[in-house]
Amino acid sequence: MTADPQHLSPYLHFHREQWAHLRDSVPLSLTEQDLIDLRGIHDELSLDEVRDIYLPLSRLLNLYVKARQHRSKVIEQFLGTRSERVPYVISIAGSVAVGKSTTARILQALLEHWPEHPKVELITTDGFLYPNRVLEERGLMKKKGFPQSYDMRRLVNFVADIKAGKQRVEAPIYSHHIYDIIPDQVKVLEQPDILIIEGLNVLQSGMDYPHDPHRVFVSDFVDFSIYVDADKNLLKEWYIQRFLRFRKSAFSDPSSYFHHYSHFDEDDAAATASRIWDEINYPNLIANILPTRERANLILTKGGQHAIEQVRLRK
Ligand SMILES: Nc1ncnc2c1ncn2[C@@H]1O[C@H](COP(=O)(O)OP(=O)(O)OP(=O)(O)O)[C@@H](O)[C@H]1O
Ligand SMILES: CC(C)(CO)[C@@H](O)C(=O)NCCC(=O)O
Repeated sequence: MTADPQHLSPYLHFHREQWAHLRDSVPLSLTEQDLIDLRGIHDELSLDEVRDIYLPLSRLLNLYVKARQHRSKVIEQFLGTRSERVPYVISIAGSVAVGKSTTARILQALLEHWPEHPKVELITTDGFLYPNRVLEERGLMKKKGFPQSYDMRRLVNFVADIKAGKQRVEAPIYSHHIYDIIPDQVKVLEQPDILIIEGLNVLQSGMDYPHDPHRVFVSDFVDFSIYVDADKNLLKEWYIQRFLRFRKSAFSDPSSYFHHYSHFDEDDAAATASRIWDEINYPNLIANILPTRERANLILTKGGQHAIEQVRLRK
């Protein structure tokens, strides 16, 4: 841990090696099969990364969850009541293509191993985008991911219901394949021990929504927030790489919204991805996502190959 020279930073700063050191006391040993299962999440996920970064992080989160569970028991004891089991909510924010959903899936797999919270659910805020029909009506098809493209009130109600301990809560589902909300399909959540909610907008507040001001934010219902950060050049590279990979896999299916891209040669596809990045995702990052970074409890900064180089933890 580096001492903060000005004592002004609200964060403790750790270099990769310092953070990795904290794994020494992780009492959780993963079996060979667990590691193979994690590999299933992402074939390029390095196991060094799991050991050095995500294991210490899962230990930290386990301590936070246990502290929260303890606090709830204290309140119950004081009131002499038994309250509903309330999920611990972890949010993950960051740019398009920074690896939010991959980070969320790794954490889900690791957190499920702890006996105190075996049921870990995962939700993406993509499901709270307005359907294309509404976006088209409002001229927002090229603004997907911007604040106006989300039904923020519905998202806030969703997390509020989760934190109210409701026994059954439904979330809409977005499909990258049809590039739209899937009609008549929902994800049902039944009181998980932990809910991880990932999306570029989870740290946004009312001032990010001047077109639809609201006073209750997702962050009001989040127990611990994470921002995944990386240099803008890396982000663009990862976005283009992912697009090229999709071109060979998902886009080749005729039912894919982007099927026409599968006929592009590699250079044309890369140029298209580069343009989408420059016109939509990068301006959104600068205007609406990056300014929320310092609201997070934890900031993970990635370098090349998605390796986390720095961890900042709010004091
Ligand atoms: N830890 C990692 N190691 C290697 N590659 C990774 C890692 N995390 C993410 N990636 C790759 O980076 C790209 C972006 O990852 P991912 O789809 O998880 O991002 P995202 O932030 O959830 O994106 P979006 O906002 O578009 O949903 C993908 O191609 C993914 O395979
Ligand atoms: C669905 C979002 C907004 C966030 O995951 C993003 O993946 C997206 O579709 N952005 C719009 C431009 C693009 O197709 O990348």
